[in-house]
Amino acid sequence: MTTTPQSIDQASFRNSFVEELRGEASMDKNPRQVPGYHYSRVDPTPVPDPHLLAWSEELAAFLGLQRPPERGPAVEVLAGNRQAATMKPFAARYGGHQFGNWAGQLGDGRAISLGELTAVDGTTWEVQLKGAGPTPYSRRADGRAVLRSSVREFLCSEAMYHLGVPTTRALSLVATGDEVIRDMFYNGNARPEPGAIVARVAPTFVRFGNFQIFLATGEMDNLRALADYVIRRHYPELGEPSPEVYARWFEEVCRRTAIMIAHWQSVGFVHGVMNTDNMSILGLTIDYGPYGWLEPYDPDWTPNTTDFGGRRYAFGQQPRVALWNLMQLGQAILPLVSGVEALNPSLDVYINTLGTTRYEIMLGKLGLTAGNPEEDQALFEALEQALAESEVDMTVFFRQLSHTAPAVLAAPENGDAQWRELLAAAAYSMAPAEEQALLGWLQRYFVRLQQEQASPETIREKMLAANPKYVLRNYLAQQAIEAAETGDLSLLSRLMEVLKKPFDEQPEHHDLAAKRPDWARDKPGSATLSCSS
Ligand SMILES: Nc1ncnc2c1ncn2[C@@H]1O[C@H](COP(=O)(O)OP(=O)(O)OP(=O)(O)O)[C@@H](O)[C@H]1O
Ligand SMILES: [Mg+2]
Repeated sequence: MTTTPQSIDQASFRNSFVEELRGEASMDKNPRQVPGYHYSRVDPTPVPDPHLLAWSEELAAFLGLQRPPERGPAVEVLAGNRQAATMKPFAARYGGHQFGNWAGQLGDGRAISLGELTAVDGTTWEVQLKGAGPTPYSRRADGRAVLRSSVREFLCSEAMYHLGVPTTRALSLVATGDEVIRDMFYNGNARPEPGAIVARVAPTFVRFGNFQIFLATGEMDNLRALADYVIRRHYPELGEPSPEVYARWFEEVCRRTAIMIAHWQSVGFVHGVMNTDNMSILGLTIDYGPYGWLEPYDPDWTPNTTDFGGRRYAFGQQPRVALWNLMQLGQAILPLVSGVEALNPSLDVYINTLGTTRYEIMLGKLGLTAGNPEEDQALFEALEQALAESEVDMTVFFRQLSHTAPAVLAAPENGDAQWRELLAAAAYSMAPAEEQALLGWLQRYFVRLQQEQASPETIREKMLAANPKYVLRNYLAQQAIEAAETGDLSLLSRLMEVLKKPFDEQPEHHDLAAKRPDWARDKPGSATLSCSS
């Protein structure tokens, strides 16, 4: 099917969530509990001067959309000032566990879904504005988002997609022309910041918390209706809902979540707020808030200042937290199946899928084909330990290894010097004992690598395709934000372009692959982030 690209204000929207589930129709934006419903119909609140800052060309083409001019009807739609004729905007009702505690009703307090577009391949995609104004779920907050957090969400969703990590997408970034008051570090220094809205895109934005709220309030019919909606539309291969199908569906959610987490761990992505309301039922990365990218490899690292006490959501905790979150989802859907025995095996599916996916990804990163799994596993764990005990940049280490390892294979006589060069390039600092430990590991790895049949050149290609050169380094996102706040969008658009091909060398952009500079080590926004957004 070929279609001529359209302007989004002319596009035809479907509204399956609104039509198939129970919604509150009042359009009332006052904050309140909304028992008995899956969603509330609500219109975005207009903003004074919407103008386009960034546009995801390739996603737009897939959705059959035309790039809009900086101002005009399409951008008004993307800011919530105007609606296409077929839209039925809504905010979804969900609950969630925040930092391990049940928080009751949360819901889309600033996200408003506009409806679904049909992509050129016939699949349907929900379009949601984040920062579109108050909804019944806004509690005491304003329903808005600042430019700083919106730039981060826009850039990172697309960067993750191009890295091959399951994620929601971002179509547009629009400035509102309005100011939003935020106390960025919760220290009494509230100040006005420019407001912005990201249009996000995913098959659905349903989260674990959308199910949990119904267990909490005992709304069993709504629980079942939501499960049926998600299964029929998003897991049709499982067949018509039944107790057995609900159990198989849970298994599939566990499997997809495991794959997502394996990818996070392999690229050094730290989500920052893995509350159950930020876990997608499709296993997509959702809610780019106080996330960060590992620079020195450190399992205890999190950028989220709100989590500095417990480090619940630190890098190394993510696999365990996802399992805990899946257990909460299992609790929520327990009434739909015959008993816990129907769900428990799926938690093992999570653990096993995580293990096998991480194993496969790690083989690729090290240029290896499967060998003795136990020995390989021991080799991988030894690397993680040696990296954790030194101050080595994760991305640079693996990327550099993709060049160095095949080079040493081709000319083993220079091995030692080349390994040392690799470490010098990747390290922020290096004590002699740390260097010894890493050199020891590299020698052990090299013995394993020599068993491979492939040529050094083939191994190099394989490793370069598995180890990105470019990730959205924390300080780069911060620099793009600071420039954008002064009206300079050049770094933002440069990052967008470069992060589309994270595995390509792109020598002219080599500076964007540099290790974190010293000044960024402790800088707020680069090294630390709060939930204020
Ligand atoms: N400025 C705001 N106005 C209204 N509600 C908000 C605001 N910021 C956060 N919330 C709500 O607080 C809850 C937790 O926020 P969290 O930071 O996880 O999500 P978020 O960043 O708003 O959005 P999402 O999860 O949709 O990406 C959610 O219910 C969210 O809608
Ligand atoms: Mg959230």
